[in-house]
Amino acid sequence: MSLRRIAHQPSPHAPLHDVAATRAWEARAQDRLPPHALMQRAGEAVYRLGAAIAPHARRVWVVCGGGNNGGDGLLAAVRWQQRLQPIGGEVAVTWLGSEDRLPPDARHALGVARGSGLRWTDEPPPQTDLAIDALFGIGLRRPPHGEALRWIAHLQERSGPVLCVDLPSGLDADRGEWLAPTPLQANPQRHTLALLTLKPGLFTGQGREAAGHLWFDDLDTSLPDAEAPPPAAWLHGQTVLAEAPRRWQHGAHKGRHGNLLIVGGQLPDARQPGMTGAAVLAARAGLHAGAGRVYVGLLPGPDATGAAWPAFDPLQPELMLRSATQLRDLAREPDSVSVCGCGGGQALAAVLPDLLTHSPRLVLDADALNAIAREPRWQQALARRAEAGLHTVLTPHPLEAARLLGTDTMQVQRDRLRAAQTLADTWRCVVVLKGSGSITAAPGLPPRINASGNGLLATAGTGDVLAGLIGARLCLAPTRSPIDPAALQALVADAVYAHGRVADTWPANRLTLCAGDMPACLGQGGSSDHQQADLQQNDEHQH
Ligand SMILES: NC(=O)C1=CN([C@@H]2O[C@H](COP(=O)(O)OP(=O)(O)OC[C@H]3O[C@@H](n4cnc5c(N)ncnc54)[C@H](OP(=O)(O)O)[C@@H]3O)[C@@H](O)[C@H]2O)[C@@H](O)CC1
Ligand SMILES: Nc1ncnc2c1ncn2[C@@H]1O[C@H](COP(=O)(O)OP(=O)(O)O)[C@@H](O)[C@H]1O
Repeated sequence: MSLRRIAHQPSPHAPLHDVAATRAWEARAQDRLPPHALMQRAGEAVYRLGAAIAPHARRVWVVCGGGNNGGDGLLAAVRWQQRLQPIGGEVAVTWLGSEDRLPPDARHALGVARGSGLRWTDEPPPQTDLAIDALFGIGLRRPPHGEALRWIAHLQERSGPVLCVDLPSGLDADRGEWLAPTPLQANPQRHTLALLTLKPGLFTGQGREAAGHLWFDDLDTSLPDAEAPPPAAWLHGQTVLAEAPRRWQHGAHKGRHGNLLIVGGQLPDARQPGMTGAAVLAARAGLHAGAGRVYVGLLPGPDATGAAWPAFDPLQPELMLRSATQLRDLAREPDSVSVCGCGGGQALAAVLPDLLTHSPRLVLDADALNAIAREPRWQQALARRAEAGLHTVLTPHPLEAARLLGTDTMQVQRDRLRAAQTLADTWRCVVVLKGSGSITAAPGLPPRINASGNGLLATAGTGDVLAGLIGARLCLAPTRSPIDPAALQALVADAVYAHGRVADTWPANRLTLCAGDMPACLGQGGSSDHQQADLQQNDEHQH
């Protein structure tokens, strides 16, 4: 069998199958195998991984539900029993099923387990070296309650090694929503072994926190491409560490790398504090990520008295600070990319309509998204951009997405994939729904879930850095032909990935990450430089 660790580190893209596709996969695999063979393999895989993560375990507790997930657990328990009985260890099994409702594979597993001398218990043993969670897998479709909930809470509270079979019990496989009313608890010794397929819910929302260390075993059921059910989404784990291609572009000059305009960051005035820092963070990120020239177009506060803005950024004097209105013509140039909304507040009203109508490549973040959510005229202008061949990327966090969708954050977080896809289809643009497992959606294409990033990013300003980075990547893409939707989605997902990699490669002895420290890391690889180079070359061939 082919066990593989799914690290949130550089890893290839992987297809993600939802429950419906997983069931189709399972049915095709079952057709090719003798009865019960698939569950036998699953039990073996769970046993082997358990033995690898807790090699010295002598007391193992397996808690099994009444479906096939529980069947996997029962067969794993039998294998542990074979291992531990001769050396005086013990396997205790808690089984919550009812015999009259068992699916056939699980019924067979129960028969095998009953004949193998396991200890059956209604209470968890006082001390265990390994707990195996086989309560619910893809069959969990409603919030657990009663006895099952009690065991889920108990498994969450444990601090020792826990191995979850297929999914952590309590997690929705398709959406990454934690359905149990008891809270998730961090446990660095929690592992999850996904079986047959990787499910989208393991990678977004609460999935990553619930799953812990993630492993995958396809149980040797790989199907020819033509027979494999289509994935619901892709795990975007690309990084192609290449030598920076610019070193080999001897004819390069800054004009080849686009103009990045960061429009926002209103200045402080008598009535409200400013948000200049947000725009500066985005601009610094864009500069380090390789944009040719970076301008910051600042907006006045609501009580504008013509106060002067800072002449330059003393820590990054390469940035060109202007008033937003001074950049109006430059924003229309074909090799200009505008990032709008990292600060800006109400003052965005002065520049947003023009950008929506004329900017060839536009990244809309934070305040710009809130403004569009409030103003139907700007929504119409946004909708017209795709028809006009203009590229748009929206980068909402869940609350901004909720405002755009006319709902609340909880609804967005309940089904992040759907929320991102609805926004992408409605506005016909690329959407990054941020948060754990950021989703990059594009109209009519399967969404990509970002494999990188971690809780270090949960600090103010990291979203501004992302917006600037995406803007820079758009600057580096060829400008003379439209970017194909799939390529645009991949380009944006790559930027999201590179952003998360900064947090993943953050030195272990630095306990916090400040957004202001991120830009300097963006020029250090981790991007799909190959892809940028390929795009550039294609463009040059075409012209
Ligand atoms: N077939 C095979 O060979 C293979 C299958 N595989 C394994 O099977 C797993 C899928 O098995 P599954 O479809 O039986 O679903 P599963 O996750 O066990 O849950 C169903 C049970 O839970 C119950 N239940 C649900 N919600 C509940 C709630 N809130 N509160 C209380 N009860 C609730 C539900 O009861 P019901 O809804 O019918 O009342 C039913 O009894 C998959 O994840 C993988 O591990 C792999 O080994 C590959 C080979
Ligand atoms: N727990 C987390 N895991 C992974 N990424 C996270 C996490 N929390 C925040 N992030 C990332 O950090 C960034 C925060 O952006 P945002 O919420 O817009 O913050 P701000 O507006 O302060 O810049 C996003 O890219 C988001 O995906």
